[in-house]
Amino acid sequence: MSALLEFDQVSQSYGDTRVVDAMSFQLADGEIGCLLGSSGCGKTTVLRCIAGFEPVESGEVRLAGEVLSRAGYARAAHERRIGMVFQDYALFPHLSVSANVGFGLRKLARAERERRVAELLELVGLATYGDAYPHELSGGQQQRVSLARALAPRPRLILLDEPFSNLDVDLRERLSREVRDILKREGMTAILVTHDQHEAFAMADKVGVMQGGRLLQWATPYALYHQPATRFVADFIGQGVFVPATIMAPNCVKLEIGEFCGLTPNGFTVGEMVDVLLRPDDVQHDDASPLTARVESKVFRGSAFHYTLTLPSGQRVLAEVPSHHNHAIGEPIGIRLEMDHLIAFHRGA
Ligand SMILES: Nc1ncnc2c1ncn2[C@@H]1O[C@H](COP(=O)(O)OP(=O)(O)OP(=O)(O)O)[C@@H](O)[C@H]1O
Repeated sequence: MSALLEFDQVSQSYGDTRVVDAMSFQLADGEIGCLLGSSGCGKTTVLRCIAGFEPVESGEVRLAGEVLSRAGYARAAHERRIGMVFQDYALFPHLSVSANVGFGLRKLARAERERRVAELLELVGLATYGDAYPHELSGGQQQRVSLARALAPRPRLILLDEPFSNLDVDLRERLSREVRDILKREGMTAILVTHDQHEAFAMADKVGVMQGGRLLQWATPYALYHQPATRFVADFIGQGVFVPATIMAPNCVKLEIGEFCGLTPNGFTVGEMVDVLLRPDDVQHDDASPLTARVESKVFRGSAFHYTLTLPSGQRVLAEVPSHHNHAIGEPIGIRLEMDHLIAFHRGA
């Protein structure tokens, strides 16, 4: 797949503060990307550079091979054919849903415009709402209108800036899956910005974890979870604890709870102390296992219990256990490790 969007070594500062620092990533045609990071890490600034609302200090933004921005040059935002969806929906309150969706289609002949508006309302599940006004719709419906409006002129790329953060948690997850389906059905390339990992994982083919204006890793959600490149990414994505271990062979480690092989040889020296990442799904409950840990606390999540367990040494680990295994606080339970990917980091790295 060839890259549609290339964000190539881009830096941007506000005054003396660099907020985007030599960042690079690419998005293929039809792919959905997500920039994930905590508040102030520079996500929105990246979107603004792509949209053309912000100049770039160095590097290049290219779309389909065409330079949109570089130092001293920026193609006007309205000429980029990039659609935007905002956190606050930004619908025109005095226009009906149909008029909002058709807003970017004023140059089309009326019949063609009406056909495209109807097609989009159908696509976002609001076929019967054309005559309604934004204030008559729920937040989730307004956001779908906003998506339909952005898609209407067939942009080359859609940017979504925290599109679900005004919605409650349940709706957020449902709508992020719906929006993904809609974008995929339209074959649309898109970038989402969020600080919510569930949203990122539900929506995106590729996720980039940002910290302080830098992109730490750009990968599939699965790879970010199972093969985090840095300790920060390991910590930021999902849950888990770092457990001390010793390198026994180039690909084997010894933990308090046994020896495990399958480590990617990664410049470790035999005998070196490392930290191994244990995710809750790496620690399986097994009554038949001779290895036990004590239940320190538990959280009921419906389909599973999220246990915090204490090993004999006092080391804590987390375990995700099907919820019919309801154990009491203080009770010892059998555990065994089941790790597909062994992730270790140098001490202090
Ligand atoms: N116009 C501006 N002038 C000066 N500083 C700015 C401006 N816009 C953003 N900043 C600063 O740049 C940094 C990055 O901001 P940005 O909005 O890109 O972050 P973000 O990751 O999107 O954060 P959030 O999730 O809170 O929106 C922040 O420290 C912010 O305070």
